Amino acid sequence: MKLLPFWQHEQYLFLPAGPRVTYVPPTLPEDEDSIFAHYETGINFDKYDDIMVDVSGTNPPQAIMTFDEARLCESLRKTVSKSGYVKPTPVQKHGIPIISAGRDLMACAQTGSGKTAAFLLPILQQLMADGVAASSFSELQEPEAIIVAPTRELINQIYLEARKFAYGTCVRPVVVYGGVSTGHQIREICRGCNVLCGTPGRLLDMIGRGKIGLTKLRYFVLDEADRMLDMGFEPDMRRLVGSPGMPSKENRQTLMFSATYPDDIQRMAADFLKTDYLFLAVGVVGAACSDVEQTFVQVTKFSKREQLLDLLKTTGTERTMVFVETKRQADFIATYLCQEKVPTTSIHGDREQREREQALADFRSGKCPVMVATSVAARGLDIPDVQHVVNFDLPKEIDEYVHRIGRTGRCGNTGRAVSFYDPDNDAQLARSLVTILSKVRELSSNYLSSLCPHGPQGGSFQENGGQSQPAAQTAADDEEWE
Ligand SMILES: Nc1ncnc2c1ncn2[C@@H]1O[C@H](COP(=O)(O)OP(=O)(O)OP(=O)(O)O)[C@@H](O)[C@H]1O
Repeated sequence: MKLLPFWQHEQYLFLPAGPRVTYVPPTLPEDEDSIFAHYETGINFDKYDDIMVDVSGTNPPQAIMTFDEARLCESLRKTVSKSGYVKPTPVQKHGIPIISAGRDLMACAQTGSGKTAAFLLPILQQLMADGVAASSFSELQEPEAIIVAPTRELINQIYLEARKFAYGTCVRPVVVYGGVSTGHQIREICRGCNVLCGTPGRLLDMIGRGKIGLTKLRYFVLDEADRMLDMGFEPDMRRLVGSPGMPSKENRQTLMFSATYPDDIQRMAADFLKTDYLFLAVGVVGAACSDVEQTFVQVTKFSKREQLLDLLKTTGTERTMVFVETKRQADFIATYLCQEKVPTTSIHGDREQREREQALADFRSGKCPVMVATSVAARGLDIPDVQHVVNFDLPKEIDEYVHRIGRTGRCGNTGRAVSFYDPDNDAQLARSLVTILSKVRELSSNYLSSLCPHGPQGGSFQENGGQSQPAAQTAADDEEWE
């Protein structure tokens, strides 16, 4: 029997049917002003210090209080400072020394509180200290670090952060994700690759094509780890860690970050981590960002559109993300708002990658101050000055709600989230919403408290919080993700 090379086996064939993707994203600006552009920390930045931190596991290293204590090398110290970082956030104070000590980590901290730098800085520091340098001499590149995230826009953002911190050094980050010309990405990889940022499908594709080798891998990072390990992505993650050459968990460092971790996912995540991993919880696991004021408005299915328009009239040109349930709904609402002279763009999984990136650029620049989005934009995106999040449709899952409203109120800034609550459709979420509100003491003044008079424990609402997605939901969402 003739044995097929592993990449020709069915599970490694990831090329989607359909027309060849030729999109090549615009060349990135090279000037320092663009690379280090950042928004200011907000009035509540110092309040991060009051959040309770719990590290469980044996023998955790001491937290650092300043970036000086992180003993970053000169080039990294400079890029951190040019990025406007003066003081580490709690997840950085605890996460950086844990990673630098070589420990595996599962970290949970609220949205917008600096998880990205918490893993990028110690990884880059170690690679720089070891004198790692990108080499373009090999067709096969063997990165020292791989970072995975669930959406194209998020992984690109992480890549830009890595590129920013590694600026002026020999460490070269590269990004690969779907919807972009594979040839273009292969050429980028071949120019040298130390830190590979990728969405799972494209990453596996590159490994399958023999462009990426895993034998030098030291760091394996799962951002939005609970999403990366839920039913939608778990098979890809298992395939990734089972790929030829992938160091066993004992021989690599595995790092997981998210703002939410359902219990069952926490248990399963342990499969990927060494037994002595540390669990870092900044605040209450799965809690919403305390800098976001949460309001609920009772609506009926047919009154939502007008209520959205009324709301947007009061917020004017302030940057607002409007979340809806389906891609069709996203197109429909965006068109409606444009007709009503509200400059609006939209992002969802049916749009071409070129359109998705343009939508994000128009929203970032303020050309379109309103962006209608599906769950594809719920996690991780860090867009300056988003003052509002509107849940036009509430999500089915409470963790999704926490991530969505976390697109505002970032880095110590305050933000507002308004959710349309349709009792005919959203009752199954009421109890978990009440729990979330009670954790940030927003319950007493809130309309939802009247729906759940006995608080998070009592009442007759169906609980749906703290669970991973049911299979049907995951399957439906998958088109939305990479
Ligand atoms: N120590 C710091 N000082 C100033 N700004 C910081 C600091 N750490 C992070 N930031 C900035 O705060 C913003 C939010 O950080 P980041 O995107 O890493 O949050 P996150 O915790 O990963 O959020 P999410 O859960 O939504 O993914 C970014 O613009 C980042 O550059």
